[in-house]
Amino acid sequence: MDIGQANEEFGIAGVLSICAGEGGFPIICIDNEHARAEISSYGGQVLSFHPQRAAQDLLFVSEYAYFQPGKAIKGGIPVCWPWFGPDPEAKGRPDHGFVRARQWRLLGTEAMVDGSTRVRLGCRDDEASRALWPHAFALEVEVTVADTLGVALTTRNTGEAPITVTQALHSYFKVGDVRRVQVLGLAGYEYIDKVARSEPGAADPGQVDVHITQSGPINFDGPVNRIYLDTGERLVIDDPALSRQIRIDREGSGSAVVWNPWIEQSKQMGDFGDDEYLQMVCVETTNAAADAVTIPAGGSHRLASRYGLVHD
Ligand SMILES: O=P(O)(O)OC[C@H]1O[C@H](O)[C@H](O)[C@@H](O)[C@@H]1O
Repeated sequence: MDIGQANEEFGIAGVLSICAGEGGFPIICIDNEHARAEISSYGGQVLSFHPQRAAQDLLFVSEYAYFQPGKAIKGGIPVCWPWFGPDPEAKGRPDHGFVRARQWRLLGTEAMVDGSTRVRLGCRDDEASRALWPHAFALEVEVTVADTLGVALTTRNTGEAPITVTQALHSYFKVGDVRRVQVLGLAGYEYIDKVARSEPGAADPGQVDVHITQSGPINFDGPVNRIYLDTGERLVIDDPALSRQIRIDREGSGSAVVWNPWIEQSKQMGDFGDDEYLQMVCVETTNAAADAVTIPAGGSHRLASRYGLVHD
């Protein structure tokens, strides 16, 4: 992206500009009457959302995040697509699909009458994507920066056969101290526990999904990596250390992922600090596991989330 030209075409005086961020990656910076936000065209990824009246950003980005072509940026809201988690066909393709490590095209920016700002970024199939995943597609992420943050990911199947995808808005939230955090809204729902492994002696030890029913709020006192199934629309992160609650309203999603790497996994990740697990939690809006979506030729699917602070 030519930054000068992008500013001429898409800049909004006093509200939106495009600048070179870390690693030279183009960043769309928004500062409107409601909030400040930063969106990376690499990955089509929101990196920051800070309502003007909030003390802190809602989103977490690791201090050690890579801003390098070919690697995912750890933090904000990565787009995982067209698969969530490890390569479903075990062909050695990247975890969480390939669009979070690609440049997206800036399609449009708009100042809305209510003072909010809207940005659209797109990503389509090309030779490189078809080598990994042989399908035609047009993906669009629409970000609305108001006193809440709206992110909508629309998949259009531009090919001639149905496609099936799993996907995530892999939102990393900043928290004060994860050991005191509770995630609300999932009591009574079943989850696949990716930390627990089936017992030795089971038919397929370590491979069979362990299903558990959530009782009460989710607390964090060890690694958490769960796919909640048949979930409802609203989730809340209660964060007493920052004296705030973050509300997540979801559409087009029948599953949710909750992840915190805790101590050991944090040490193993090169793009994450040893102690950063205390300051973050991922609560993700997904179509994961049995919630995969099949989109007919010419059809589309919209996965969306709205994030905001709960005000008393
Ligand atoms: O490090 P990333 O590629 O961003 O993925 C981080 C995590 O994402 C999800 O929440 C998965 O459930 C985890 O298994 C994974 O470790």
